[in-house]
Amino acid sequence: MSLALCALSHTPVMGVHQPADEVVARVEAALDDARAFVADVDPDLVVVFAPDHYNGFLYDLMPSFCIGAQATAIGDYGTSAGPLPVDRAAARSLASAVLDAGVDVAFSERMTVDHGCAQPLDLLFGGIDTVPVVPVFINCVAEPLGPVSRVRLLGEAVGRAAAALDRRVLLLGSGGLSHDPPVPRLTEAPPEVVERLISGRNPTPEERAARQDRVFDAALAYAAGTSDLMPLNPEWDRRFLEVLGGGDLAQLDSWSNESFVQEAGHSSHEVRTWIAVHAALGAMGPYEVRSTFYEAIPEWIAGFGVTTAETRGR
Ligand SMILES: O=C(O)CCC(=O)/C=C/C=C(\O)C(=O)O
Ligand SMILES: [Fe+2]
Repeated sequence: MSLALCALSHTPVMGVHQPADEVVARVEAALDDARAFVADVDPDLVVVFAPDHYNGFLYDLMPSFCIGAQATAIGDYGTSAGPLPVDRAAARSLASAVLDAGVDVAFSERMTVDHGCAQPLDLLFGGIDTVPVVPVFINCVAEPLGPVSRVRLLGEAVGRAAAALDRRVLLLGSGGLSHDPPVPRLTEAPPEVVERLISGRNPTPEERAARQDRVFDAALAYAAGTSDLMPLNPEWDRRFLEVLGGGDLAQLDSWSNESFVQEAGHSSHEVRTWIAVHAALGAMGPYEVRSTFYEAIPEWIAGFGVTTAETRGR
């Protein structure tokens, strides 16, 4: 049995509008480090904690958390599409254990995932179908959100259950850090957008392209300094990474949801996936960060981080 962790930001803009070559080279080097770490871990199961951006989880029924026993990726923003090789027995076992631990996780036999789940699998494994996975959805976008303490408890419960599987498990987190890309919000959107947030599954290719172009245009304006989207907050990002590295995750329980938005933007809630993977790893004892990378990348509207960690003394 072993647990290891990799957490990384995702961005729809990667490969579309690139930052300066030296920035891309630094990101690639960090991803190379992470790939080497993952190759060394040689996981036979990846538990991937990911948000969704109104593709698989909409306001017709929005759970806080959901474990998928079967899942399909839609292939947005150039990420891989198709069925994920979900380990159904492991998914059921994790869901049962998490429920037994008192965390009311939803369970899906038809989960739809988007770039939030597919991009880190593409980046680390070269595709979404190379290693058995269990996808764990964490709502990071659709307010109202529960407190981050619940995410920590979810992570701890998954970590204990994953350790009991007697497998080499990689805990993979995808999202954030500080960023506030143009993701619609129910309380502020015009009626036609509200309707798609509630029941807009399976948009036409044209509708999908329009949504994606909106994000690409926003990234160009952001990089050009002509956007009114909120600035990235590297200071906040580094403070957050420091807390995760220190292992005392309960400190984060006092960070209110409002403070995330005010200091680091609405989509900084995606760091819930980082909290979950660190809590999962920490559930089995103290851990050590093996590598960490951070850079604020306006071209991608992203405080971009990559962290690897494993149980101390492994
Ligand atoms: O238009 C929509 O409904 C969603 C737009 C979208 O998918 C944006 C995604 C941005 C990220 O995933 C990110 O920067 O983390
Ligand atoms: Fe995202």
